[in-house]
Amino acid sequence: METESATTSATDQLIQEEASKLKETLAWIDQSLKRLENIPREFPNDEREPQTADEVAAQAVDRLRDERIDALRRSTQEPYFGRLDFQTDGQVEPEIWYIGKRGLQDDTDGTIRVLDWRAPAASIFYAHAGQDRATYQAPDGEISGTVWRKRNLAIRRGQLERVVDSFVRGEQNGQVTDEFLLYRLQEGKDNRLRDIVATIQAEQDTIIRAEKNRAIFIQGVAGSGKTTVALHRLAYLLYQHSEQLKAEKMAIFAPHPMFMEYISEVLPELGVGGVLQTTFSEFALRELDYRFKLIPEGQRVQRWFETGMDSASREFATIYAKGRLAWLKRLQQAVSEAEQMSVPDVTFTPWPGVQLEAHWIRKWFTEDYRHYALAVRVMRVQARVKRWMDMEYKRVQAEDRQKKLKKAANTAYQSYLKLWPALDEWTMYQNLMPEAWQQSLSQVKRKRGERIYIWPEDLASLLYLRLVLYGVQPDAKLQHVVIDEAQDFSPLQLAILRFYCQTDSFTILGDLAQSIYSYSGVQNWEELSGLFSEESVQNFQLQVSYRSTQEIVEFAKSAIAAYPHLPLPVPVYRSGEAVNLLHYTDQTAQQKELLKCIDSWQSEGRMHSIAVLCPNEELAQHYADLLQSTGYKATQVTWDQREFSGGLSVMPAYLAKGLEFDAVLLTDVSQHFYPGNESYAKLLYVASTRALHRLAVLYSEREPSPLLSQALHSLD
Ligand SMILES: Nc1ncnc2c1ncn2[C@@H]1O[C@H](COP(=O)(O)OP(=O)(O)OP(=O)(O)O)[C@@H](O)[C@H]1O
Repeated sequence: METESATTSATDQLIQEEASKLKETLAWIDQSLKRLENIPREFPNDEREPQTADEVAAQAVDRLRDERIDALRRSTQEPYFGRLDFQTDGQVEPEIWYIGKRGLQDDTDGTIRVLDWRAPAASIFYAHAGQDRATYQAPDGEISGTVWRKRNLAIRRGQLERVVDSFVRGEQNGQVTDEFLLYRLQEGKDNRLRDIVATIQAEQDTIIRAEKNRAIFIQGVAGSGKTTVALHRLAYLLYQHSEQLKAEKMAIFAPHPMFMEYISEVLPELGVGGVLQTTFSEFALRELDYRFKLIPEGQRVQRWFETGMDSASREFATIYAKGRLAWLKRLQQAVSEAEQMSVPDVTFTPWPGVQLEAHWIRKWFTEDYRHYALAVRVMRVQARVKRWMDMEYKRVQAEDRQKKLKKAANTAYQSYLKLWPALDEWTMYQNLMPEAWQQSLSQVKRKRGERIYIWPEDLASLLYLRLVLYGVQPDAKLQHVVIDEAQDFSPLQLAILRFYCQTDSFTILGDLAQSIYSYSGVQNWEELSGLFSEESVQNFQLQVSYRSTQEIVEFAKSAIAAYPHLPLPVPVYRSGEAVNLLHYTDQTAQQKELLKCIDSWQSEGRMHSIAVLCPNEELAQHYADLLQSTGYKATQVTWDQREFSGGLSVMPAYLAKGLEFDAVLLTDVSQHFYPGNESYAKLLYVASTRALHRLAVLYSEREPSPLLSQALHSLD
């Protein structure tokens, strides 16, 4: 065990004090668990729903107890990670608060044993920057007081591993908080993102605790914790607004399915289940009742990267245009035209002598049912016409005449319905498509009954049309939406999601320096923020990169240094090994260097996840084959992959966006694959910032990428 303190005896005392507190807490957890587990259930857990008020109440009591048991069980490994000694103004002495992932209360006497990290008072722990005085926002108003001590504790598997006092009132306090953070950052990681409750930084905490109904925009450099912060914000919102918010009504939009798996552990670790984690495509396909099927995008993405990321080319310019708000205007116009044409200008005559005039039917449509979505309106008006007809023939007295009339009337009604234009998103979409774009619609032939193939960029428009036709179904409404990698989101996609959320409650995060899909995403945040009311938008910036060592961040910075408008990362002071710049003269030499490097990382034993990032899929295949044939257990990751297994992976650099690895090796960093322009600079930046601890770059000696010039220069 390690500790930091002024003297050894003080250190020993510190450890003893905390070790015995931990022992006492674990014993209390154990006892509480035994007691709660032995209480018989009020409403036995059978398959039956509760029938009476008493049974409902009994079930609620059981559920509450189950939640307590769950919190206690989950706390046995690490009941808390922080301690704050705080004296509220007016109190005679400070209270000692232990802060943990889950709040624990002794239900026999009401004592709070562990304060939940999301509780208002815990905000002092995160926001504290060495000052004596602090305040927090309690439900009944602001509470002020004096901070006597802030202590960080590392407990693993029930064992105390480290104690660090980052602040003691009246003592000389250094930057120990940073040391504790570094200790955490240096730890090994597996193939999943983890929670950071023990070391949330003040600037991250402000975002996590921002107001509920705000549209929060976070521009954060690579590795600044954007994804992590957004997930913690969800957990915070659910805790703070448990009466109003439901996890099932919250959604995270991830850039691709593999990313969803990568982040899948964080919310359960924070005690949150049931949040919808999806991609825009998956969400839209579901909302469109799986009427459509996506054309696999892998080849097109590859074309984008191999043909110079040219957004002016016809193919990519069309995709870009289909995501803009100008296109939404065209969709809106088409809808209003469809609306004008919806009611046939024809008097309905079910049988001679009886008429329902067209202007009445139009009035029902434009006035009585105007609040309904278009297709629903049509159905309602048609049903009313039918009701009117039924009433009319009920008035006809003679029974035999009625029968004849009924038949004739039904035929007339069916013919009348045919005069109403069919409303269907796919037909409308095809009809409104400008001539020049017709080619951009799927040309895939399909068999009868097969789903319609479309490109992903057509999904937002189709979903818009569906919403206009049928409205948002009540069970699809959302209370809070998180959009990760938002720089790749189109304004149209966001505009569509806005329909699903009744409020401006969005958390939108991204990094403009990582916008490598500029044909679909945004150039600046204003393109997206304009979709919300001005008062609700709140902008945040995260500049410190926590993921990578200082050396790696400096290298990544050098790749984008020529483009001063791009936000640059500030490294957290964590020094590691120098970036390994390895030149090759030919493919054989490159392969040799690659194997040597992987070998040395694997033999270190600490590099659990290693990625070989290549310029394209073909090269990824080549290196995966090479590694496998040499006896390495390497996984090749492809565009449609849903699983992320860690270990040794090989993939095109663009697929690694959002992920992280202990060690990263970049292959083929040559003028050919990484020419000196902004798009490739961003790609190199994304690729290199995936590395936590080690980065190696294989570059062509004869034709190195111009993006390396600053890094190579510093070697001289
Ligand atoms: N306060 C913190 N304490 C400990 N680790 C942190 C903290 N903030 C971020 N990290 C770590 O930094 C890494 C990057 O976090 P995350 O993936 O959320 O960043 P990001 O900004 O979304 O990255 P990118 O844009 O590059 O994908 C993760 O390993 C995360 O655990």
